[in-house]
Amino acid sequence: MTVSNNKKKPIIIGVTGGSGSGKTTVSRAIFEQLKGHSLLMIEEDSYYNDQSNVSFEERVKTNYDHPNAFDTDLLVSQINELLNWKSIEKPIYDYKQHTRSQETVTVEPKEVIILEGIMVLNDPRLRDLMDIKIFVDTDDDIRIIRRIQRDMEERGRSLQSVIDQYLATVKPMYHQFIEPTKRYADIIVPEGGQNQVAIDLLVTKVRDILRNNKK
Ligand SMILES: Nc1ncnc2c1ncn2[C@@H]1O[C@H](COP(=O)(O)OP(=O)(O)O)[C@@H](O)[C@H]1O
Ligand SMILES: Nc1ccn([C@@H]2O[C@H](COP(=O)(O)O)[C@@H](O)[C@H]2O)c(=O)n1
Repeated sequence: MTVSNNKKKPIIIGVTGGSGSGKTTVSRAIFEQLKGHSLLMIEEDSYYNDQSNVSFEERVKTNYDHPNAFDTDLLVSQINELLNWKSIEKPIYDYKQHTRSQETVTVEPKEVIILEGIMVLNDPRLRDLMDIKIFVDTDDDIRIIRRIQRDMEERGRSLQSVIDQYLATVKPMYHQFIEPTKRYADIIVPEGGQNQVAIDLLVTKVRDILRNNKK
């Protein structure tokens, strides 16, 4: 497919899985191995709804594992802009404040776009834009252990708040909205970032598409 200015359509790789499954680790591994190509990584988390007009006490209660927590319309429209080789103003998300920052970051279009997040295979508009769809599959017990460590170290959470949130929303929403999207995946990667064979296969496939795009 070609786009308006005769350049080839950028390749979109969607990477999903539960929280703590290793989506970011897999995406970074693909990114590292493709260095030298023109690459870009977009985190769906940047598109959590702006809640600056909601009190902090209310923001804490938001269900962040429901599709409605995201501004998917904005994500779809910005991915389309990138596909048309236009730059975007990507939102910046603050997990400690549970809302977007006032600032945005300018992101230039690239040949390969890795789109990573818990709901990226949930919306058909996003799925339809993807060339490769990946589901990172990691057991619930491993994911909650990783999440406790990460949320306490990086996202300013207490152990009790991580456990409460996990039981109230993260786990049930995973089984309702995320795990079912496995059926849309081209590739299911068990154990995420340590699965070097899967990452090598994915990188080979992306190189293949890039080579064919140049013909
Ligand atoms: N295969 C793995 N083995 C051990 N730790 C891992 C593995 N993959 C990811 N991690 C760690 O688990 C945590 C969550 O991984 P991350 O890639 O951020 O998951 P996600 O983006 O799906 O939430 C990170 O601290 C990461 O370093
Ligand atoms: N204010 C917020 C926003 C999101 N979360 C949690 O983040 C998870 C998604 O990010 P991963 O990197 O883990 O995929 C999701 O499960 C939300 O519960 C949050 O806790 N607070």
